[in-house]
Amino acid sequence: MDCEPPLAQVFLNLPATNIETDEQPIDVSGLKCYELPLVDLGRLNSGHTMNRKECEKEIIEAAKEWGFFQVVNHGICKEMLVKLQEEQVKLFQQPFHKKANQSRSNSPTGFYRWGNLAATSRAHFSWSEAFHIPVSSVSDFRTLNHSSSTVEEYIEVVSELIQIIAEILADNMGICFHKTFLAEKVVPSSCYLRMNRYPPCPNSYSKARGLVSHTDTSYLTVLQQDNIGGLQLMKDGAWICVKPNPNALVINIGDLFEAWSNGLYKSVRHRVVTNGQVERFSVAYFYCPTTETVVRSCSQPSIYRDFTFEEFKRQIQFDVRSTGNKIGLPRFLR
Ligand SMILES: C=C1C[C@]23C[C@@]1(O)CC[C@H]2[C@@]12CC[C@H](O)[C@@](C)(C(=O)O1)[C@H]2[C@@H]3C(=O)O
Ligand SMILES: O=C(O)CCC(=O)C(=O)O
Ligand SMILES: [Fe+2]
Repeated sequence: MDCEPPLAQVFLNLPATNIETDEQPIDVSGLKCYELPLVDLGRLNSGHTMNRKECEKEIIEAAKEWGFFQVVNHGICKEMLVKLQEEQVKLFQQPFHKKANQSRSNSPTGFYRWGNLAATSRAHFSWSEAFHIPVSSVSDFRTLNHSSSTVEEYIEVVSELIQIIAEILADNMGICFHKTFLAEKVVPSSCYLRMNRYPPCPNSYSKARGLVSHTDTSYLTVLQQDNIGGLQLMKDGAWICVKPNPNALVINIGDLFEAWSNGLYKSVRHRVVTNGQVERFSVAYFYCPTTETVVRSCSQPSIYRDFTFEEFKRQIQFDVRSTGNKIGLPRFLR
């Protein structure tokens, strides 16, 4: 029973041209590995105002400086994270034809993705497979895959965690009613969960990426990764490797917070590089608003024009389908 998507077959048939300059260097041997700023969330409920303020300050600074940080004492227990990973392994172990039946072209739900069927060159191709699940359809996903309630349990706890971080970041933007706005517009059912699997990739396919460079289509993303490593991000104009921390969850700013905060917080480009020997797993939770939500800058003059989340997603889909690549925020510059 073959579980693997035919990545090599499709990759090798794509032209090796059009490698964007921001994709260089893909060779990781010379890159330095960094630990992301580490924030201990245990201080938020310690009862000491000073500790809480310090913790909030660290979150805000990291969101401005890095666009990425990691959190410990986040309230999601180790057992839950282990259970989620086991569930994820099982889901990807299903036969390829069963997973492929859930791909966009064959099913309106479109949970399963692999490679990038719209790629026009190897630069657009991701050496990975994913279940991209709108939280509003998670019960359909469960039925289709005969899976357990673990995914839903995880969504419940991760959405509580990210709401707290979003409020801290929004509070710092000096606007009124952000708590009501977030509570009304960013509900779990408008969010997405993406399970990623990166199969080993032969070293000779040196131009392959695990996940091509992109920014996230969200306000915020919570990333759980295993200890293999491979995530890289842009820091001060250069790619750096992120050292995995098995006890931490990674949080990053997405496009919508960058636009809302008028560039105060940065939606940073990131990518995943391939590994020749071992598979890698990660789970991303995208904290997104309802489709009709207007994303409007909190200050003037604004870098980006107002847009609805629906408009933003439609533009991305159009660009991915017509060019093989996400463009994202630059499309909405004033
Ligand atoms: C081919 C692609 C799919 C993707 C956009 C991209 O060009 C590269 C990254 C993918 C990603 C990852 C984060 C989000 O899940 C996503 C919606 C996004 O904005 O970038 C997906 C895109 C997708 O699956 O359509
Ligand atoms: O697998 C990773 O480390 C990153 C995944 C990611 O960037 C995404 O799903 O948007
Ligand atoms: Fe991402």
